[in-house]
Amino acid sequence: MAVGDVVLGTNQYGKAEVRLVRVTRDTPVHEIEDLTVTTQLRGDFAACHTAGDNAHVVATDTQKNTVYAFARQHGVGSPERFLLRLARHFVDGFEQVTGGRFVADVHAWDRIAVDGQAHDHAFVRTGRETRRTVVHVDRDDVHVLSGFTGATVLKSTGSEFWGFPRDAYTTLPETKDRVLATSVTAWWRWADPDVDFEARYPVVRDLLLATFAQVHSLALQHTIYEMGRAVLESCADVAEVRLSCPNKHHLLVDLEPFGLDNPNEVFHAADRPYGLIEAALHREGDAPVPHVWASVPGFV
Ligand SMILES: O=c1[nH]c(=O)c2[nH]c(=O)[nH]c2[nH]1
Repeated sequence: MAVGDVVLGTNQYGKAEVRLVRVTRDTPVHEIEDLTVTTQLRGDFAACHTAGDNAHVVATDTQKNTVYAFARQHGVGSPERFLLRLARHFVDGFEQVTGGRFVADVHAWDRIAVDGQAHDHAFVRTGRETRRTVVHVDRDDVHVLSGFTGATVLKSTGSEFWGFPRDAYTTLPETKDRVLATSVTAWWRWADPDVDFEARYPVVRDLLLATFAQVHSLALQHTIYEMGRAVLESCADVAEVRLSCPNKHHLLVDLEPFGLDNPNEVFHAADRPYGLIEAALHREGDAPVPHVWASVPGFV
């Protein structure tokens, strides 16, 4: 069998997971920003792959150094703005770079309370959610995704699951009152990259979580659809929402062997397996941008 010529397909490269901590110390009350940043460049890098010619290669070490230098020169601010600045630097500054994918996770810190007072320069990591952002650039085509992962939420009532088909393998009882718990991973795409990200991020996050609390759930699928719908209906600057939610099953423990009833009070919080419920929502008529979502790891 003849073997055809080998063709280099899509490729990107950069520095993954640059750990950046920036302390702002203009006053005795310090501020701390803690991020993990990934830069990946796309463009004319064929010669490096096919001939080992590095003339076009902006070294990943240089990319890492740029992250640190920009944190010193410009500060961090919102992760979205920080990544947009980095993206413009590489795309505008190097002819061979036509685009890239830039990712940041934000690790949140609170001030330690001492005698009821927030300390000036001592902090404790908070575990609420990890804010994330992806900036996707293809020449002048710029898309910004914001989101978070690891927001663990639970409702102790206000959740039902019934009416599903029963076959020879179905044992799950129908329920009109169950615990609903999940760890929300949410992403949304801004319609335009010119957003006041610091103001808008908490609005979208809080709306997603408030909707989880308020919807009387008939399924986790129903809940996540309503969460996404709430955002698209009230945030004109958001074009698309994607949610990925493991169903953290809380199984009612059978206490009958001990002569006890169990009126929805004692549960086994099961670890695995778990249902994994995911959905993408956009407005009718809006063109989705699958190439941007393809750069989001581990999602539908
Ligand atoms: O909200 C749910 N959706 C499902 O699809 C499902 N399947 C299941 O066993 N329990 C649940 N709960």
